[in-house]
Amino acid sequence: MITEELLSVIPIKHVIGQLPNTIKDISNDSRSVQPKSLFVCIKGYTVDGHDFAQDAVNQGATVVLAERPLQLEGSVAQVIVPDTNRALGLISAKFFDYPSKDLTMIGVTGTNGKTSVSNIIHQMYVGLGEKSALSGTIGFNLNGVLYETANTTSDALSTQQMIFRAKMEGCYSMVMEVSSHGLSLGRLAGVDFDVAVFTNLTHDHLDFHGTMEEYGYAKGLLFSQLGQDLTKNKAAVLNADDPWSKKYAAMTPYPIWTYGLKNEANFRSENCEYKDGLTTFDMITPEGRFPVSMQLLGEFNVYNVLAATAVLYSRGYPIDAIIEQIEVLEPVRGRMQKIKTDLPLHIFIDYAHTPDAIEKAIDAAMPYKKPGNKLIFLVGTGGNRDKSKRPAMAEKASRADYVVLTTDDPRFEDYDSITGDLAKGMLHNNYACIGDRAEAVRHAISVAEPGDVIIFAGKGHEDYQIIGNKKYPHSDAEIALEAAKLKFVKG
Ligand SMILES: CC(=O)N[C@H]1[C@@H](OP(=O)(O)OP(=O)(O)OC[C@H]2O[C@@H](n3ccc(=O)[nH]c3=O)[C@H](O)[C@@H]2O)O[C@H](CO)[C@@H](O)[C@@H]1O[C@H](C)C(=O)N[C@@H](C)C(=O)N[C@H](CCC(=O)O)C(=O)O
Ligand SMILES: Nc1ncnc2c1ncn2[C@@H]1O[C@H](COP(=O)(O)OP(=O)(O)OP(=O)(O)O)[C@@H](O)[C@H]1O
Repeated sequence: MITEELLSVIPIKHVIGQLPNTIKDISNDSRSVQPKSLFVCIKGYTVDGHDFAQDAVNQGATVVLAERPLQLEGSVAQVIVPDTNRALGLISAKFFDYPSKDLTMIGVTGTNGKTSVSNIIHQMYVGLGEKSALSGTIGFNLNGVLYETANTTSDALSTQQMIFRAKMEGCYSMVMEVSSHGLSLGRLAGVDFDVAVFTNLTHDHLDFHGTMEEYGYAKGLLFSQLGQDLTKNKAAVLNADDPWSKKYAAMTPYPIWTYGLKNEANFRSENCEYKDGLTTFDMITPEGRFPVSMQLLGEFNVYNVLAATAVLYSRGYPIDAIIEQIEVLEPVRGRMQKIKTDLPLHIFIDYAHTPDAIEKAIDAAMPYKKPGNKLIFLVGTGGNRDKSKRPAMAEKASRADYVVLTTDDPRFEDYDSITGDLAKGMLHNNYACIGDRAEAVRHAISVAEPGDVIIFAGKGHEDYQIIGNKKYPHSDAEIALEAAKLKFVKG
């Protein structure tokens, strides 16, 4: 791309050296710089990209975008800007020629349910015969191939790259999980969303946002990002049972579609029943009442499916075609996923790591618990992240007959500090604190008896644990099944 054209979209303080005529690539990571590319120095939390500018030049970068002049050796021009993070968003969108304009872009935000709702919308699009891409916590899914992502919402450059790849692969739509971090840190700059979806807002991430008020407003940025061009066919899909929805409705001029179980809404459900591994309910829609049966478990998934239905309906798909898709939805990986096993236990793998999600996960498992059996709940939380939610998580977990308090990604924090904070919220004494997660999983199995229900929460689809700054292989399901076979299968 012509360098001047690329740089025309950002405010520049001054340029040092001679700019090359063209730029072949953009990078914000010195480890993946291509020759003749532009390197953007981003100040991170742990490291500062400015410190890697020389590495980038050694790798072949011909332009460095920085917030201050740097001492660099080699043939390189420096472009000094007030805010490199902001500049990265703007030039990334320009470099890939604003690819989101050519796709139907769906953004899903909320404390819990982003992965689930995005995945359900994606499955529905594919089932309806549309090529669709999906990005979020589980990765970037492009035509069935899953690429790893570092974050729920990737940095601005990766975001634009993913949308561009989806466009080049001929995708019709792209469904994106939108985190509050992503919105606050400008990772979504230049993404032209067509539908913005809100699941719910409950306690999480207060280490980053400070207060629930700030956290809520960060989520609201997605709705203002829909823009003001009323010639466009856009919409917001809001949870009628969450008080924040009223505020988000006021942040956009586009049509609002609501869903919920309690309050008046465009999409509602009645007569929900959970049995024999199926969830059944009547869906009340603008076109009448429809009986629905699905494999996804729990009331929270009724909310998630109602949200996804509202999205597809707002895009003009007929309600009966959408309901056909609900009937064939596959469970979302690691979200109240029941492990198929002949062992005499009901084992669920779940990703709950907030107080609200724990409550919802326990609700979803309750129909499996028969009189005389126990519900065992194992829950861990991450080290060096929001500590204030820990007692509230354990308080919710106390509904289980036996609770195992452990860690998910302890990072640099001591096991005892994490499990000790959790224990402060326990409402009964039937619990154990075991920081080593593998040992904690084995302990949960050791106290189980035939017929018991066990939920392993907090790791979901993840097949690793982050201890210190290293990733170690870890699978709750594998460890649990191995321990349960030893215990329950004789000989
Ligand atoms: C605290 C935080 O948000 N950190 C994010 C941050 O990392 P960081 O500040 O440590 O800095 P860095 O990105 O590693 O380094 C700064 C710059 O130097 C560059 N660099 C670095 C090393 C090197 O050798 N060469 C080099 O050029 C990097 O490419 C980067 O441009 O920038 C990285 C790249 O964008 C993110 O992956 C990383 O997210 C970490 C993994 C993270 O855990 N973030 C959490 C808090 C987060 O964002 N979570 C949300 C919400 C999830 C949810 O809803 O539950 C999410 O969207 O994931
Ligand atoms: N609509 C919902 N309301 C409340 N809890 C939910 C909802 N959907 C899912 N959950 C619970 O929250 C957990 C996480 O779900 P999911 O991964 O879909 O949320 P998320 O918002 O993507 O979270 P994260 O960003 O941390 O990945 C699930 O395993 C389940 O226990």
